Amino acid sequence: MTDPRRAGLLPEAAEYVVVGGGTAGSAVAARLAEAGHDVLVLEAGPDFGPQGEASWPADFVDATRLGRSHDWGYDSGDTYPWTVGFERARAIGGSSDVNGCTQTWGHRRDYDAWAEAGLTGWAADDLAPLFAGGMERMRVRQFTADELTPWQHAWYDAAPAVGMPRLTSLNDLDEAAGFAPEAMNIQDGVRINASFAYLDPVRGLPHLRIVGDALVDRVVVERGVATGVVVHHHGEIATVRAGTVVLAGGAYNSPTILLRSGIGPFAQLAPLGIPLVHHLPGVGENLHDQPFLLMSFAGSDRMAAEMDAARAAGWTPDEQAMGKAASSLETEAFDLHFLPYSPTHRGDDKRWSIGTSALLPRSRGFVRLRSADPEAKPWIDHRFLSDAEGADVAMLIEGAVMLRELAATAALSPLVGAEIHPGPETFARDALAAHLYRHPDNYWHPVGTCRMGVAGDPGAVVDERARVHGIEGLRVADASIMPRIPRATTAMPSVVMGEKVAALLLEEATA
Ligand SMILES: Cc1cc2nc3c(=O)[nH]c(=O)nc-3n(C[C@H](O)[C@H](O)[C@H](O)COP(=O)(O)OP(=O)(O)OC[C@H]3O[C@@H](n4cnc5c(N)ncnc54)[C@H](O)[C@@H]3O)c2cc1C
Repeated sequence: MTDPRRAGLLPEAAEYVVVGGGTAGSAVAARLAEAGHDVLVLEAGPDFGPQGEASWPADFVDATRLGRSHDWGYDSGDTYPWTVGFERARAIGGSSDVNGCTQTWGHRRDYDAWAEAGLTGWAADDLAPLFAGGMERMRVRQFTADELTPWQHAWYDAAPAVGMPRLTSLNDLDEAAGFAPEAMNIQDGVRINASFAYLDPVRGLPHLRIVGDALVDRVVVERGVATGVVVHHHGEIATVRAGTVVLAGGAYNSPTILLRSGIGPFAQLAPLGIPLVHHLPGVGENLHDQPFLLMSFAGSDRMAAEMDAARAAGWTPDEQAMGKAASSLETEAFDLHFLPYSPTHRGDDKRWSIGTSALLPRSRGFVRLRSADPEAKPWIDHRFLSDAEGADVAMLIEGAVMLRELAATAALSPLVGAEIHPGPETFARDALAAHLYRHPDNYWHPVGTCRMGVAGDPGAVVDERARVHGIEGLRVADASIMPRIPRATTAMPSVVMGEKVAALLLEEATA
């Protein structure tokens, strides 16, 4: 007889309900289950089962390129003259199913600054063991220079020309500028997502239940205590009771769940007919991501021949190496990334590219509800490059200037060819600035919409134990709680958000 609990049916209650089985959610759920707790994961997208199941979409498993299927379908709408995609995977494993598999940590100053703002336990030295544990669990491997494809190798070799030494790793928390092969969660060409890494080892435990296609509408709050969630599952709407609710819906969706629960700025909830449960003005605010510029080149016959030969000989992923550099605005460490990108499956003018990103953006946007319907897409406005000082655009321009300098070196120019995007018409600073304002782009690293902050901080949503201010029994554990983005890609920092919140919950459970 089929055990209804293993058949994916919705249970009535659980000690911990984790909303979202994504990057951070998988880590929280697994750590709690490993410690013997009763855990229910409610994931809006499908649960494809363990690694190796045929139901896993090919684009999620293939680590040579970014995945695209099972997306929430968010974008910038008509905010800009062109549409910026805000891709987020809707499936067990979350955005770790589709991402570029680059695992970076940032710099010591990123996390020490959180601790200096009163967030005890979040300094770099506190988090370093969790980063190390996350890397091991996600099966991250440091690539070596001799594994780089010719396109990646060319930039890595040339990097010292613009003051970036060649490094063996990007993840020394004290290191500043440098170019290095990436550390990546890829094994035998397979993207090791958070579901494979964290959930698979605990799937057999009777006290862990994972329910896919379970869209959480809102948290039920009774007399200031979260007691469960309302979930849409196969056409039914049900309430599941919870000892503790942990939201892990990611930076776009955790705030929308809070808002639909009546937790957020009163003025936004009233027009949507959502009864106020707790006025918390910071919910959905402080949205930020690192603005990005993709630069493309004409390439060369030699580079094409070398890449074709590399492809014929084996495996040629789109991304593999990365540079860190400092703009003139940065005094502590670095604030720019350089990301060579060579999609071998594309024949278009993006074939030979390198991106630069401004890692410490000052612009802040927001996520707001358009409707109380949980399937309605939220209003997402990053307000890219909107900071009053113009620092974000200045950082990005300096990144582009450094890359142009590098592309013009004797070693690189015969290989990469002429710049075709954004092209010679943007060689003047003002023209490039105008281009960037017209065509803002993101690095797929939204954070900050349920930001951590101490009691009394008016914009804070959760405290340093990830407890939602003013509500008992409710935590948030994902990229949304980062107060300011680390100068990193955000997958491993998101894993660490999950690991840290699990550690806090376990500490309290045994106290
Ligand atoms: C295309 C792309 C490329 C990227 N490349 C890289 C990279 O190379 N390196 C890197 O470090 N970072 C990269 N990132 C960013 C990184 O993947 C994210 O920062 C990280 O995965 C965020 O983790 P999270 O747990 O906050 O959210 P997610 O992993 O997105 O998890 C959120 C989960 O919650 C579920 N959910 C949401 N709402 C609900 C609801 N109402 N009910 C139930 N479930 C819900 C979602 O379906 C999802 O499974 C990339 C991201 C994208 C999209």
